[in-house]
Amino acid sequence: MTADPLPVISCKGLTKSYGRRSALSGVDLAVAEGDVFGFLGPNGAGKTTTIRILLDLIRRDSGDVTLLGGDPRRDGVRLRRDIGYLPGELSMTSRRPARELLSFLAHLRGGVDRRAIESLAERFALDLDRPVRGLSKGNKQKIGLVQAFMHRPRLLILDEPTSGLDPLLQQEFLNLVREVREDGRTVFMSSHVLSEVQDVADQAAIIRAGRIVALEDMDDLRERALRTVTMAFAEPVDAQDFARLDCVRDASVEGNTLTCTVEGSPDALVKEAATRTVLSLTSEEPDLEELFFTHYNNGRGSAPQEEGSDAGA
Ligand SMILES: Nc1ncnc2c1ncn2[C@@H]1O[C@H](COP(=O)(O)OP(=O)(O)OP(=O)(O)O)[C@@H](O)[C@H]1O
Repeated sequence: MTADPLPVISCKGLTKSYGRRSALSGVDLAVAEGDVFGFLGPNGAGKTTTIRILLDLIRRDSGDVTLLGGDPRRDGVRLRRDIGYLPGELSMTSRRPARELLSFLAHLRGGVDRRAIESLAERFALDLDRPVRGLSKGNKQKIGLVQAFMHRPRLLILDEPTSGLDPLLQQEFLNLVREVREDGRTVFMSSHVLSEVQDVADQAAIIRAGRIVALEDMDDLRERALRTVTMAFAEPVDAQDFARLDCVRDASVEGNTLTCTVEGSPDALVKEAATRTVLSLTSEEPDLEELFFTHYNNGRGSAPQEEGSDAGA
């Protein structure tokens, strides 16, 4: 048996205050190599503060941080080469075209194949020849993403990466994240809502008021998820034939149509259905967001009671 490899990101007991305002009160995180990790939380929860501490852009008050086996304070030069970082707030005021800005950043990272920049720009429909200054928020975000991905870093730390992207580009971004994961590289990304990361994440954590209040393995969550399945058959069916299956709940039949709820793998249901002629099948995607929050609100997590709720997380 081999020991688990060291996490790519490890924080223990991270605290940070801005003056008398506490932003982080003991954050623990461990992100495994090759994982996509969703870091979720409402506005002001501490996501950006955590990310900035990871990258040594601000100093923690206490706690330990290890990144790619190094110390962000001591090994900054090496880590910057191995990490792609997208800040939450991009300040880009240059009159020069995006191409020049990206070439400059590529140079700082020891050189990047020009084709990598061109190909990323094409995927994000980014015009490299327009001056950066006049670009929209979404277009600036695209530059931010290109510079984070272009040097094929081992670790990507992305602060609200889909902010300002239209739905098609959000999908393109998620495709890119999948490719990074297939490469065995690691992505840590923050978001307000689970739905933005659920299709690609291996793990997701929620931070609230400076504390981690939930941590979930996304495969486990999907396993537990319920989905509603409707099947129309060529001839009448008996609800009992389906209700007896372990994965099926609440089976009911109207005419030739079966409606039921499926927990976990639908394999047994599909096999039972396949002994008849199936005319149509619909399966509603499970609402993982609801499951995620129901789960930890039901006592598993120790979420501090907060006023109101913010954007789902
Ligand atoms: N430079 C600062 N000076 C004072 N307080 C700050 C500063 N930066 C953050 N804070 C406070 O620290 C807390 C955590 O903020 P942070 O930006 O880390 O949250 P966040 O989860 O990234 O929020 P958002 O989703 O809105 O970006 C908030 O209460 C915020 O007001």
